[in-house]
Amino acid sequence: MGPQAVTHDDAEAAGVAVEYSFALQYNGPPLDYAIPRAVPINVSRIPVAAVLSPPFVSGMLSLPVVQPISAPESKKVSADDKVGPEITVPPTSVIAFEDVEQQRGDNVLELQSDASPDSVRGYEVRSLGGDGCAVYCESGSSGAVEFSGGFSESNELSDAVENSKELVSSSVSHELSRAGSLGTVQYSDNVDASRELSGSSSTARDSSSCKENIAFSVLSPVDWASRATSASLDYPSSIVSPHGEGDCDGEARPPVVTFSDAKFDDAFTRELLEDCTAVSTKKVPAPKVRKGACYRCLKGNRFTEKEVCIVCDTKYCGNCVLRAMGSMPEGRKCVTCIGSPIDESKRKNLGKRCRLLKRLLNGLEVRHIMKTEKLCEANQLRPEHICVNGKPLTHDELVSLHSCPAPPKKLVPGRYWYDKVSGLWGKEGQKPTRIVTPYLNVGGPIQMNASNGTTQVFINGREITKVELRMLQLAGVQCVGNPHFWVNEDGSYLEEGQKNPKGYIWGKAGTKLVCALLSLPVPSKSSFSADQVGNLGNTSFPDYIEQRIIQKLLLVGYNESGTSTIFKQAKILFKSVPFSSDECESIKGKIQSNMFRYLGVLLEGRERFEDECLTRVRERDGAGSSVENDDKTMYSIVPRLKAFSDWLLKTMVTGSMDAIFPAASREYAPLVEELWNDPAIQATFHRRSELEALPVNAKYFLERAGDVLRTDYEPSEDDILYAEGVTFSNGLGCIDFSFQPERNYDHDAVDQHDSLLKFQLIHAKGLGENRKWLEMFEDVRVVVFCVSLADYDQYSVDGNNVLTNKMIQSRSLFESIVTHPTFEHTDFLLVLNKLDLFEKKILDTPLTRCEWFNDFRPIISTNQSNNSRSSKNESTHAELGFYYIAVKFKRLFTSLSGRNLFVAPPVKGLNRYSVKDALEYAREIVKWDEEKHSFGFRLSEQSMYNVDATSSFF
Ligand SMILES: Nc1nc2c(ncn2[C@@H]2O[C@H](COP(=O)(O)OP(=O)(O)OP(=O)(O)O)[C@@H](O)[C@H]2O)c(=O)[nH]1
Ligand SMILES: [Mg+2]
Repeated sequence: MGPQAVTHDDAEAAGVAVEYSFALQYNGPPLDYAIPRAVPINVSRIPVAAVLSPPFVSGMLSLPVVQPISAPESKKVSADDKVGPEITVPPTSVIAFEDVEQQRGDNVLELQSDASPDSVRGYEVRSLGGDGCAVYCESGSSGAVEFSGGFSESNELSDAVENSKELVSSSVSHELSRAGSLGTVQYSDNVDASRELSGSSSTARDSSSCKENIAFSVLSPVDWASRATSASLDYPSSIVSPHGEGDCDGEARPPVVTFSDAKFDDAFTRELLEDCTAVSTKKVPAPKVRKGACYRCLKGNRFTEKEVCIVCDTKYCGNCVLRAMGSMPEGRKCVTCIGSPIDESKRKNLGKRCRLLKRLLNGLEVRHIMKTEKLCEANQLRPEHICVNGKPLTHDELVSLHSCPAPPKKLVPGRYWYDKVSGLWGKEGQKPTRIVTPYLNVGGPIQMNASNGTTQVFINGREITKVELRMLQLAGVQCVGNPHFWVNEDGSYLEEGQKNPKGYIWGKAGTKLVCALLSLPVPSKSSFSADQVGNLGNTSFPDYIEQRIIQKLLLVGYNESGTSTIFKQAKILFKSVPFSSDECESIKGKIQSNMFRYLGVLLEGRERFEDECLTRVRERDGAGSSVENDDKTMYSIVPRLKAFSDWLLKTMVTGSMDAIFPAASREYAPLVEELWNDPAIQATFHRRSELEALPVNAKYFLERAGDVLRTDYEPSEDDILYAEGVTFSNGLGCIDFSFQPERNYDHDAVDQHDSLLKFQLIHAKGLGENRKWLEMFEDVRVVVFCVSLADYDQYSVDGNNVLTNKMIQSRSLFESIVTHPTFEHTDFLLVLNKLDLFEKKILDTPLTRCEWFNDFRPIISTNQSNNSRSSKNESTHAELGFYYIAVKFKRLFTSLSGRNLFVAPPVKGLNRYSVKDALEYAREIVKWDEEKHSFGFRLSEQSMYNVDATSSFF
């Protein structure tokens, strides 16, 4: 029997103050509803916020605080025809989305808070038409949350609200709490925290897919206990990270695969991408706004600096970008795009070019954002977008491809072929571009027509392209009879059916150069086979990276600017044996034939000067006077020498000089010597400024005519340097070198790195005329453009047969190379050469002689200008002239490319160390570029990296 029931009335009637109640057993009729029960609380399931590690509790950050959620006291939904439903939010600022979702059909939905503007900031969520939404919080606004947009169907409204909930949750990085089933958002004033709490945006987004719970996200009563909030120590911006050590599903996350500097360029790729992204990308198209305007505030024009979302291409101005992109846990993405794959055409810009952000945030923040943009998983290349031998890759295949010692460069989504035996790798339908590590287990078997070859010559089952066939022929491989070759990773080849290798493709010294010029890959030390990959641990690190960091420098310039001289200097500087005996022999021939050419110019000049003199004498002495016997002038030579001179000039005119050479040099050496020492020739040489075809260096050789024309003559390094017209490998020379640490220099890590950095200087003559050759140099790191300072008063016939200033012709060549698509992203180094000649001529010949320099007005101190020619005066003029010309080129470069031109210290090509300085400057450019990318951002204009070498030369 249960306790007796005592009613409240009874107790009151008895005059007892009721402080308690009794439960009595119910004896009435059976009830048709369930009686409420008190359920015992399971202590282990009470939600608690996870404890954050000390650095975050140290007061440097304002941490989100979960506020108790009180039920709404009042809720008003007005269905105004024009304005739409309105929900009044009580001072506690709780918005129950569930209720909002029930409202249908109206265009504008407004959530208003009665809270005072001081205590609560508002959030505005605007649909900009279509699906594009922008989210931002208005500091000090009335606390309204406004949804507006054209919802034509009833479902769209609820979708929009759902969407907006997500937006609010992801953008409002403030104190924010969502109670799952209630969909309650509570917020309070903490605008500054929006950037600090970067993790919250990712958290909110991930909460839907991963059911990840932090204290503020959707909690399901069952699974909340098993989840823990984790804090990312990386950076203040990512205090709360949705991921723990592993995946939110409990699985370990696969390693992040990063490919940088990628290009997105061919139709195959586009097609593939479209296929691939159609399913996986939930890319929101950018809303339509006035051209150039910010997509959020709709203000500004095309000159307004903006930051672009790497997913949907939406552009935001400086006032809106932080609000629209929130804390940027995946880099520059609108909050709605977080988690979405990037627009592939933007891959090459990942972690780069963030000028606006650099103005708005501090260096550390920018660096972090750029780093995550580059490395975060959502922005990585997807394996299924890479198709190798017709088969999309799996994640593991992509990882093994990426982590092999010689991975493909600049990998972008697309279709590729891979010859697993030789390691040759290329884009489907194209010639090979790289030799990657062979025997990697990636993709399907190679197809016969993988590279679209039409040569009927096969390598490892693939019909090779014409350019490969040409390379094989130049390498001495017999290709008659449609052979099928089996080529191994080391380049050894054998014909199918044979047992022994017939030779090594890359065995010949010249083959690698041929490959470089034909843009075909050559094996590098790092092309280990897959078996060797496992042994990488035993390989010393420097050895492994050595080949990877070979940097190509392309040396070009207008005729006689000094490129050959610089190239030769580089050989002398960096090669233990600068010139092979073959090269020396051919240079010797060149020097000797040059000698006859110089002499020819002098003899021609002598005749001219002699005629001029005789004419003057005849004019002076009258027409009838006879000068038969004493028609001698200072330019006259004895008959024996005259006979030789006539023969030489005739031979040169008929172009048969080469035919009688080198016998001529032996035979006529004494005569040449005699001629040079003859007073008439010396008098002619005195007027060398009138002999255009006579190079400055002629004297150097003519003075030593006796030695140079000897049969056993061996050119010295200086002779080779001064020699004109010396080219290597038919005008295309190439040397590999590295900058060795200076003697007595402390070998720290940086120096070791310097000496490991390998360079290849490519000297290409005649590139100006042959633009299509430029495409071969797409992997060049720096274009070294050489200009002769002394050209400003020189003229030569241009391509249109017009006599044109050589500096102007140099400028035209510069323009055409700078604007060539191959060098769109390549750094340029301007080398202003022939400073010695420039110093000498600038006092006598004003720079304004060249029309491009007509505004050159140097300000020289009166002291100096009054002085006659002093070397100091010369160098001051030259210094000003040098700066002026450098700035002219810099401005031109910037106007053509929008980038910054590097200018090397002024160069005297015949001075070895001045050339070394210029090449070292090229090395610095490469190093800065590497550092910039490894930091993941471009350094600011004011940074030390922008210091121009032009500031400290003289
Ligand atoms: N005085 C002086 N002469 C130089 C300098 N640099 C090069 N020369 C000379 O200028 C001439 C042309 O130099 P090259 O190095 O052959 O010029 P290039 O650019 O190779 O010219 P091409 O191959 O003819 O297009 C040669 O006689 C060089 O010795 C320099 O700094 N000072
Ligand atoms: Mg040359």
